[in-house]
Order: sequence, then C-alpha cells, then structure tokens
Amino acid sequence: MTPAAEPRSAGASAPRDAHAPAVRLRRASLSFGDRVLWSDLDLDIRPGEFFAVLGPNGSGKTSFLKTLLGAVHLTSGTAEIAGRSPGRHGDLVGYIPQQKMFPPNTPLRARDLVSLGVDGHRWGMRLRSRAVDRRVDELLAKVGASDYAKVPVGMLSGGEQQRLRVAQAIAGRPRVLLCDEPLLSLDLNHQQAVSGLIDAQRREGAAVVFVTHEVNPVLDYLDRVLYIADGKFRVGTVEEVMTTEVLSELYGSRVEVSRVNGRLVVVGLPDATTHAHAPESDGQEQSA
Ligand SMILES: Nc1ncnc2c1ncn2[C@@H]1O[C@H](COP(=O)(O)OP(=O)(O)OP(=O)(O)O)[C@@H](O)[C@H]1O
Repeated sequence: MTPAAEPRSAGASAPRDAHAPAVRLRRASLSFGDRVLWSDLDLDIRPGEFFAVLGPNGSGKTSFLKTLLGAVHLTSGTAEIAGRSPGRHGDLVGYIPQQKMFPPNTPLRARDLVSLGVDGHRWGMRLRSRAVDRRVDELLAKVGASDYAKVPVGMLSGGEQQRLRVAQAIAGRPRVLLCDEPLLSLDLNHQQAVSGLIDAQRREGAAVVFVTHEVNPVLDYLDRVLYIADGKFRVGTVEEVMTTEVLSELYGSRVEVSRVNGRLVVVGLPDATTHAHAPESDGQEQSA
C-alpha cells in the first residue's frame, strides 16, 4: 500500500510511513447525546511535535485522547494514530493515564510496574527474561528511578510514581505518546522533571499529545495547542490561540490573557470553568 502523499486524504488504513502524520483527524466530531464536544476537526500532528490539548473542565480533553485510543468512537469523521485505526496501534502508542496514587499495600515493586510495559515476546523464549530485565533497568535509569527500583510502588511519592508511569508508557518506544494530565498534583520540581522526560521522547521523534489544564509548566515545550471550550475549538501556536480575542470568542464572554514574567495569566473565565488546581498553579489565575 502506498503512503498517503496527499495530506487531505483520509486513507482508511494508512501504512506505517515514517513521514505520515502521527495523528490524523478528518472532519472529526464527537457528541454525547445533545452535547457537542467538537465538530469538523481537521488535524495532523507531526512526528516530533509537542501538542497540548487545553480547555476547561468537561470540555472534552480526555474524550479527545479516548478517541485516539479507540476507547470512544467519533460521532462522525475519521481518526488515525501512528498510521492505524484507533485501538489497533499496539505499542506504537504509549499512554500515561490520569494519575491516581497506588494504594500503600499494592503488591508491585517499581521495576515490576515498568516491566508491565515491556513486551517480553519480542526477544523470543530464550532471551526473554534477561532482555526484559535489561530493558527495565534502562527505562528506570532513563526516568531517574533506579534508586527505588525495588521499593513497593505504594510507598513512593506522587512524583516518583509518575516517573514510573512515564517509563512504562515509553517502554515500547512509541511513535505517539498520549498523556492525560501527567502533572496533576505534582510539585513544581516534579512537574519540571516529568515534563522534561516526556519532551525527551519528543526529541527522539515521538509525537506528544499532552492534555492539561495548566499550560505554563509546558509552555517552553509546546509546538501547538488545541483549545476546546463550549463545543468550539481552535488549533495553532500558543501565540495564535492564547489571546484575549480567541479565548473571548471561544467562551463567548470577555477573557483577558496576558504574559507575566513569561507565564500566561488568564483572567475572567466563566465560573463553571474554574479549575480546582488553579491556586497551586504558582501565580496564574487560570492557565487554560
Ligand atoms: N461515555 C460518555 N457518555 C456520556 N457523556 C460523557 C462520556 N464521556 C464523557 N462524557 C461527558 O463529556 C464531557 C467531556 O468529558 P471529558 O472527560 O472529556 O472532559 P475533560 O475536558 O477531560 O474534563 P476534566 O478537565 O474535568 O477532566 C463531560 O461533560 C462528560 O460528562
């Protein structure tokens, strides 16, 4: 099968072409009953692109990721991820789910958790366990978790647990890394460490799709954003989308966006969109 050379064509089963978009949506719409989350979304996310999905509570950010994972079906239009239909991507796609702390008595050590992301079958029977061990060690080192490899996961801090989730998600060297609020409830140091680890994957060529309420911790990494609000959306660079004009239009009311010490401050979001994490967000009224 030939690669889709025409960017606007939505081939049903695109090949694993290194130049193909990592994510491709054509006229994609998602509704639940009468509630339209977005409609007619055309989008290509490139390999090596850091792409954020922003918007208030309930706007459809997680649902966006779920359509790419194949867990939720588009109401209309088409989606491809890593050249495949959603849900058929195997380890071409890595996923960091929204963070929940592991209970203290979880019977898994850090390295056991990471090994769940490593597919032992690819090395064949004879080499399997040694190769898996080596790969797990490599991943633990990569995310700076070697020191607590043998500690039960429930004893680790939120930031330490999140490093392991990153290691698990990148174990298969995915072409697309889907991240659902990976910085939630992390302190500033861990936010920086975890977003740096995710960006390292992007530098190795993966596309990163990063759902977040708070744009500031990843501002320096972002290539483009998709901002969803009230059934509408806008795609573009931060400079194009995070403006008083664009956000006011999306929300249908006056919203002020300004830069303070390099950070984006958004003032005047409708009450219903106020996010519980805003007070922890180091000075920003509301990020996104
Ligand atoms: N399977 C479903 N059936 C019906 N409604 C759903 C379903 N999944 C999500 N929704 C609704 O769609 C809307 C968007 O949900 P989603 O979780 O995608 O929002 P979000 O932007 O990720 O929100 P948050 O920032 O609060 O995590 C919500 O109103 C939610 O209740």
